Amino acid sequence: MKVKEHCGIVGVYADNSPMISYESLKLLQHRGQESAGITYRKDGSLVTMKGLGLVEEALDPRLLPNAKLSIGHVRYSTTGKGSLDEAQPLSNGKIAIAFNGTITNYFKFGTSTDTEFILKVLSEAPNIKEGIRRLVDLADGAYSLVVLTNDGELIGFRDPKGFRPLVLGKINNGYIIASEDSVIRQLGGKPLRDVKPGEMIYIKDGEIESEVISRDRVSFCSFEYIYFARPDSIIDGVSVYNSRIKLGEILAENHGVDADVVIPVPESSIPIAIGFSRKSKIPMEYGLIRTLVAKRSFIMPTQDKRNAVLEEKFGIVKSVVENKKVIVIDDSIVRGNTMRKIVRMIRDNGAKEVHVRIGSPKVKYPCYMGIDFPLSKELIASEKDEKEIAKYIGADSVEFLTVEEMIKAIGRPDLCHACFSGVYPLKFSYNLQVLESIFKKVS
Ligand SMILES: O=P(O)(O)OC[C@H]1O[C@H](OP(=O)(O)OP(=O)(O)O)[C@H](O)[C@@H]1O
Ligand SMILES: NC(=O)CC[C@H](N)C(=O)O
Ligand code: SF4
Ligand SMILES: [Mg+2]
Repeated sequence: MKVKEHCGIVGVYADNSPMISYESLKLLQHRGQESAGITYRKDGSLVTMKGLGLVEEALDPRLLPNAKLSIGHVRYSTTGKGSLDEAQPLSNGKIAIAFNGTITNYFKFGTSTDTEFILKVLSEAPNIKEGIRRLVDLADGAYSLVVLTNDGELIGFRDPKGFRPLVLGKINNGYIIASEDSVIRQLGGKPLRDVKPGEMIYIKDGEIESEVISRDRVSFCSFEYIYFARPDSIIDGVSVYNSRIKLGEILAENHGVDADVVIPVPESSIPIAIGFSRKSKIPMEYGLIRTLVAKRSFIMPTQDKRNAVLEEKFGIVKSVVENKKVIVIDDSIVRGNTMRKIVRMIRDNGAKEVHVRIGSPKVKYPCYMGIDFPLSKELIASEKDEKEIAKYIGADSVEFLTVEEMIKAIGRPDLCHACFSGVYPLKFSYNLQVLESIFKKVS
């Protein structure tokens, strides 16, 4: 969609911590591709390395020393410009933070990004634990955080509504806190549990403490299950892969259509298409090939870059679509760029009919809790109905899940669905037009 994703964060207390952070960031690359950074603690000082681009472009692992404590971040900006000075971790020499989410009300506090706002609140407090408490009082929105201090404290915190994931695990006889459990398992560590909404994990000198600072009604981001998170992740006990299979099954059950073949739009819709194919008994074929150079187009900051990514992203297997009635499955439609291009490719290669089925509801509203959706006027479903969308993307038909079907498929009731329903589960109330003008980016 070319929504941008969330960010990915990691914090490690273990031997060889900076290298573990580095490897974790590579495995979290799907969550942010704008910049990457690591802060480590050496001889009582915090040292930060960061750069623009993918992890391997931004950071030189040969420069990372052996140290016990570090945090890391891959960014996709939701506030500010995405420049190097804003890249994370953001450090003032005493405290460094890596943050996933969006502080919805940060603009009321006069800082230029929400990350700066968090650093300011933490720095003004007498100690880091008190800083987190003050943050919870002041902040609205989504914030999964890792914090490192020059006193050797490592903190993991998940906002009281638990919008974003955060997992605690063991690694190298120490601890790791990361955005997704799949990363911990892949590095040979052992996920222990999800950090609870409102919970602070505090690690110092190898000792670990936990305190739930505040409780609230949980509103986990449904888009993590639909698109953002890795399919091999399990979030709050719910498998992302199984959710996607179920999204596809319900899509087939309630929005089926007669056809010869089901084709997923790689990457994230593949399990949805598997579910659809199983339930509908229409064979799935891998008709669209995602080329190796492909980046996640939704995360690209400008329309030109998004188009360039799409041009080189897909190839097509003509024999799969020629003279066939084709169902194309994607996880979401945001601006409609991807689907428009794909439907044209499938028709140009001789398909008889092209029906589009989407494993999420219509995205109609922006997000202020960690995802950089475009302005509502750029969201294709904000004003168009199914027929108009089908016309725009050149399909014979298009159908989406309803919000209720999506919640049933994911299988947990405590989900945020504001971008689909317009119901924002925030702590304070806002004029949505004002929010939209504050968060709008030039794209
Ligand atoms: O309607 P649009 O604005 O074009 O956006 C929708 C597309 O963007 C996402 O894919 P993306 O390319 O970001 O990543 P993916 O390869 O992981 O699916 C999503 O999976 C859709 O395919
Ligand atoms: N995607 C994110 O989690 C972004 C974090 C933070 N709001 C930033 O702009 O850097
Ligand atoms: S508005 Fe949408 S993308 Fe944003 S947190 Fe809610 S479900 Fe996730
Ligand atoms: Mg996609």
